[in-house]
Amino acid sequence: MHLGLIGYGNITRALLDVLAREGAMPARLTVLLRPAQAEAARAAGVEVVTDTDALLAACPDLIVECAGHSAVAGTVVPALKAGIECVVVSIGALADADLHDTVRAAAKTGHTRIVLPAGAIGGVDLLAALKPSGISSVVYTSRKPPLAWKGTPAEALLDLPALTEPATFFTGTAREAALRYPKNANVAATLALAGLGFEATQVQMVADPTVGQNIHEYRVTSGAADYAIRIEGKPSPDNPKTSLATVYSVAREVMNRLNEVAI
Ligand SMILES: NC(=O)C1=CN([C@@H]2O[C@H](COP(=O)(O)OP(=O)(O)OC[C@H]3O[C@@H](n4cnc5c(N)ncnc54)[C@H](O)[C@@H]3O)[C@@H](O)[C@H]2O)C=CC1
Ligand SMILES: O=C([O-])CC(=O)C(=O)O
Repeated sequence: MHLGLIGYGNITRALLDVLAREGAMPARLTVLLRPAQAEAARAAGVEVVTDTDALLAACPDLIVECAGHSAVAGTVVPALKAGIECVVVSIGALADADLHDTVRAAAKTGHTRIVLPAGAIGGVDLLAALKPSGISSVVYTSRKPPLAWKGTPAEALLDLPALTEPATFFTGTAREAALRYPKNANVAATLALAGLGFEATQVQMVADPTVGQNIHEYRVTSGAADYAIRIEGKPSPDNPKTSLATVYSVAREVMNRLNEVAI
C-alpha cells in the first residue's frame, strides 16, 4: 500500500510508531506537511511533500488526514475528486454544511468515499446501525482537564488554571460545538453524523480539574436499543487535547486495509 498522510503532528507521528511496532508499515509513505516540519520528517526517513498537487501527483492508494479542519477543504476534497479514498479525523469540519455537501459531491465525482473513523470514542458502529430504527436522543458530554481547553474559547469564559471544581462552559448543539471548538469537538461531530444530525445531537463540554483523562460519555435512545458509554481516554503526551485512542483508531483503519480480515 502507498499511504498518504496529511499533517505531521501528534497523531501522525504516534501513528507511524504504532504501525512500525505492529509490523504494518505501508510499502510507501508520503506525508503532506507544513514546510517548517519538512526537515524533521525527512530526518525520520519520511517522504515529504508540501502541497496538495504534489501529494496527488504521488498517487497514494489511501490518504489519512491527521491535520486540522482546513485540510478537509484544501486537500481532502481534491483527493476525493481524484478518486483517492480518504480517512478524515478532523470530522468537525463537516459541521460546515456547504463543505459537507462539497465533500460528498467530490467523493461521487471520484467514485470513492470518505471514511470517518471512531476516533477518540467507540460505539459509533452501534449508533450508525440504530439510525433506521429511529433515534430519539443522543446526549454527549466531553470532560477534560483544564489544560486541554487552553487556546479555545473556554479560556475567555473560565479562569482555567484557577479551577478547583468542574465547570460546564458549553451546552448546545453538535454543530455549534464543532465549529467553535475545532480541536476538541470532532467527537461531537462524529456522533452527529452517525446518529441524529448536527442540530439534534446535544453536547456539553466540561473543564474538570479533578480528572486526568479525556472522558467521553454519551447516551443514546432509539427504537431498537438504548445504551450509554463512557470512555476514559488517556491524553496524548504531545497534545493533551487529543486522546491517544484516536491514534489507535486511525491505525486500525490502515491495518484493516492491509489485513485479510477487517475488524
Ligand atoms: N476524530 C476524533 O475523534 C479526533 C480528531 N482529532 C483531530 O485530529 C487532528 C490532528 O490532531 P493532532 O495530531 O493531535 O494535532 P496536532 O496539532 O498535534 O497536529 C496537527 C498538525 O497538522 C498540521 N497541519 C494543519 N493543517 C494542515 C494542512 N492543511 N496541511 C498540512 N499540515 C497541516 C499542523 O501544523 C500540525 O503540525 C485535529 O484536527 C484534531 O482536532 C483529535 C482528536 C480526536
Ligand atoms: O481526543 C479527544 O479526546 C476528543 C477530541 O479532541 C475531539 O473530539 O476533537
